[in-house]
Amino acid sequence: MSGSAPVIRLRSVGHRFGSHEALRDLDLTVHAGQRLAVLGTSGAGKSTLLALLNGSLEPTAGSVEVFGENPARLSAARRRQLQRRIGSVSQEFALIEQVRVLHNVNAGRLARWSTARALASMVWPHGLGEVREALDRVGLGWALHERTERLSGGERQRVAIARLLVQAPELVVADEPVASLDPVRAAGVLDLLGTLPTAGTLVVSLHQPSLAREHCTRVVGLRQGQIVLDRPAADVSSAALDDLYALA
Ligand SMILES: Nc1ncnc2c1ncn2[C@@H]1O[C@H](COP(=O)(O)OP(=O)(O)OP(=O)(O)O)[C@@H](O)[C@H]1O
Repeated sequence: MSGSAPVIRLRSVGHRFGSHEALRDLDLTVHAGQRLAVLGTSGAGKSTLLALLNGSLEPTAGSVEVFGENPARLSAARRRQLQRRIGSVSQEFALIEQVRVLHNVNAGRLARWSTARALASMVWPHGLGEVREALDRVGLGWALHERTERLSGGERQRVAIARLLVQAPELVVADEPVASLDPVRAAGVLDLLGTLPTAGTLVVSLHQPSLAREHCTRVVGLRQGQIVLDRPAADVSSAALDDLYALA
């Protein structure tokens, strides 16, 4: 696997918010098929790292390459093409609250559709079978015609996962995708993310090391914006985790 071209390559990456250095001197290579968990205390830089990977943020130092391309050097059109290959789940889920669930799930396909087809779909939804199947897989088959604003936080989180299933990306970048879920549903969602048929590669930030060990192949630990742990998930010891989460 390490012989294949990496899906992600970060070289000496840093990110500053004004005078605050959120990430420093990160080198990271992720190959197709890896399921990488990013762990670390609150404020360690996990969301910042994931935002660099899905192209919503540019590094202030070093270079980020995803599928061999540096998003910061691409035209807007090429960057959109690259972003279609990446499925993102954010902490806020990025759903449209006032529409029915099926439209939010169908939005996973918008990048593949013409504007006319996307607009027509708001009135006459296309591909309902695929949307229904995705909702079934996250346990929300009953919610197809519900208004999104009526769902609970955990249900919304699963709608965002269903949208990802419909998008069928090659790389999934998920920022705390199970934060509002009960333990059984959290495990189910991580199973789904790890086995998306098209997406060999997953980068997921988590607050529960046990989920990382169970559902991921590799664990990267961030502390004050630097990588202090990078090991196969099966080899991450409790002592290493205690170190990672120790109060500074
Ligand atoms: N837009 C911003 N402006 C200024 N500082 C920011 C901004 N976003 C993040 N930071 C700071 O950068 C650091 C890293 O933040 P980040 O959100 O990446 O951490 P995190 O590990 O994801 O935390 P959490 O687990 O609480 O979500 C923190 O100190 C945070 O306060």
